[in-house]
Amino acid sequence: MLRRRPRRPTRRRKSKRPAVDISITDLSKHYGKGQGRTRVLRDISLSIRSGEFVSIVGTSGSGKTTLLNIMGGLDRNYEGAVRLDEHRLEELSDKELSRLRNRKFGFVFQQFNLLDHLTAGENISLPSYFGAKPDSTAPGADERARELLQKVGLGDKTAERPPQLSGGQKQRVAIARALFHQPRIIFCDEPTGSLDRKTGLQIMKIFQDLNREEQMTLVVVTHEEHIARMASRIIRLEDGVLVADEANEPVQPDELGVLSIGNEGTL
Ligand SMILES: Nc1ncnc2c1ncn2[C@@H]1O[C@H](COP(=O)(O)OP(=O)(O)OP(=O)(O)O)[C@@H](O)[C@H]1O
Repeated sequence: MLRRRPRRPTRRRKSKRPAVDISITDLSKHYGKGQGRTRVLRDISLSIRSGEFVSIVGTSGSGKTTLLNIMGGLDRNYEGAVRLDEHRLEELSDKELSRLRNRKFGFVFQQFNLLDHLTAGENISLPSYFGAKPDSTAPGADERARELLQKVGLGDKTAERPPQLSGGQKQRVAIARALFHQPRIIFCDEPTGSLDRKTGLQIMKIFQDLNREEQMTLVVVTHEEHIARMASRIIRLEDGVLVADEANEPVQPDELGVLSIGNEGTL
């Protein structure tokens, strides 16, 4: 007779990065008051798990930026619930929300938002002077800024100022800045909107590599279909309504005709 071996107690493996789990329940958003009050997001519910690469796509005015800003804790004027881990964002004070945002989120915008009078390295290490994390003191910060520039293929541009950089290079600096505090999730609003097609794909390749190699969670708003198709999940908005939320086989830049991405970074 076969005897069953006694079961070994299963050991829970500790994951290196705690799971980010943004969940949104019945989210609506209005602008204006009285007669002029218009609803720009309607009853949106969704969750984003740790390590996902999500694009949010839709025509102009469909509510993409509004949704991203609410998820990223930049806009707290809405109805519904937004959670990150155990935190309900609407229950946090402004100070708690801004601390959470500084520690856990990175942001990349269409217009780069770099300070022209600072060098690339200084633009990246600047957040350390506001003490978002106790370990990011200024001396180590310069070294970290250099490492991050190396990572995005701009190791030789530490001392250059934004006016001396191309659009794609500026966006790489902005990505390095977003990575400075080791965020668990990066929100990007039209990160390729000011770039030509090839440069835009190079930037998306950096995001794909960050997602694949470091399991970084990424949420990218775009109105460009070919950019959206580089993510592994596509959320589609129409007039503030979530009309599709589907898994996607991510397109690689070389499939879109960009064979050499010219990224000498370590990603
Ligand atoms: N501050 C505001 N006050 C009033 N209405 C606003 C404001 N910001 C956005 N809207 C309106 O909300 C709707 C959604 O705007 P949102 O910027 O989220 O759309 P979007 O999909 O990101 O558009 P785009 O691709 O053009 O950036 C639009 O109709 C816009 O006019």
